[in-house]
Amino acid sequence: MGILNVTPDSFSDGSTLYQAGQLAGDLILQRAAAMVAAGATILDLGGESTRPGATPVSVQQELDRVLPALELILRELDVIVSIDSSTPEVFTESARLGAGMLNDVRALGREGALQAAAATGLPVCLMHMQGNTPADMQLAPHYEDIIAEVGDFLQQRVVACEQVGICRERILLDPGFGFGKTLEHNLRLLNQMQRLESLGLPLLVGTSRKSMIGQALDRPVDQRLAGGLATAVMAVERGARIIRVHDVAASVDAVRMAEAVIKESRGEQA
Ligand SMILES: Cn1cnc2c(O)nc(N)nc21
Repeated sequence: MGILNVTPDSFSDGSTLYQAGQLAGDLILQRAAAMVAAGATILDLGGESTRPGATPVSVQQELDRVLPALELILRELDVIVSIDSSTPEVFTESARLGAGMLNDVRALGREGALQAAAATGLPVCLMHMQGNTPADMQLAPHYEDIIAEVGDFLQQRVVACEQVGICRERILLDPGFGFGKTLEHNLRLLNQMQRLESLGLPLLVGTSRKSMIGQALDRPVDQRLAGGLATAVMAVERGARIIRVHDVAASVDAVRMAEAVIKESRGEQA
């Protein structure tokens, strides 16, 4: 899953897709096409930054950022576009234009989000975040047993989805690295991620360029590729099925290599 932030302040996307305040359509398409050429099968399109401390945007602002980019990509490229949003109106309008899935860091927690997501008929990724928003999630993260608490939260959200008619076949789960977690929490979460397989749903993981890598390696955001690849491989070893990344080409090779080794260990053809 390639990351395509159409937000002026995305925390690591140096080539922000904004020029003088206008959405740079050509840059968006260029970046999208490059990620597809590099092997991305899904592009995750987001109009509201979810980095720690991010300020929320208005619904209209989010629509104005996401919908034009979505139309452009779907018109020019053959790729599944995931919508990184927590906003019911964005779910509805994006689905109408042909989005392929919804990716909500708030696990459909906003008012009306469950119903709107259900009505789209699209697959949904439910992610764990401790705290209500990226603005406050890093203030004082605390867990007794992080993997149990993340698992319980995700299970509760699956039940909430089933209650509005979102069947299990449409649900992906995500432990939410960096969303209300300290470095220790993130490392333990990655170590014990395999326990989430008991929920019986595909896992999506995103660690690319995140502060857990910066803190562990003392690296700035533009020097976290190697650390990110290490976490991607470990996530695949522990059951992740989709990896959400900035650096698609390198990540595809690292994940494919890991999968070749895993297949051999199962006696399968590489
Ligand atoms: C939007 N976004 C930022 N980080 C993410 C992560 O780790 N998982 C998912 N599903 N979305 C994310």
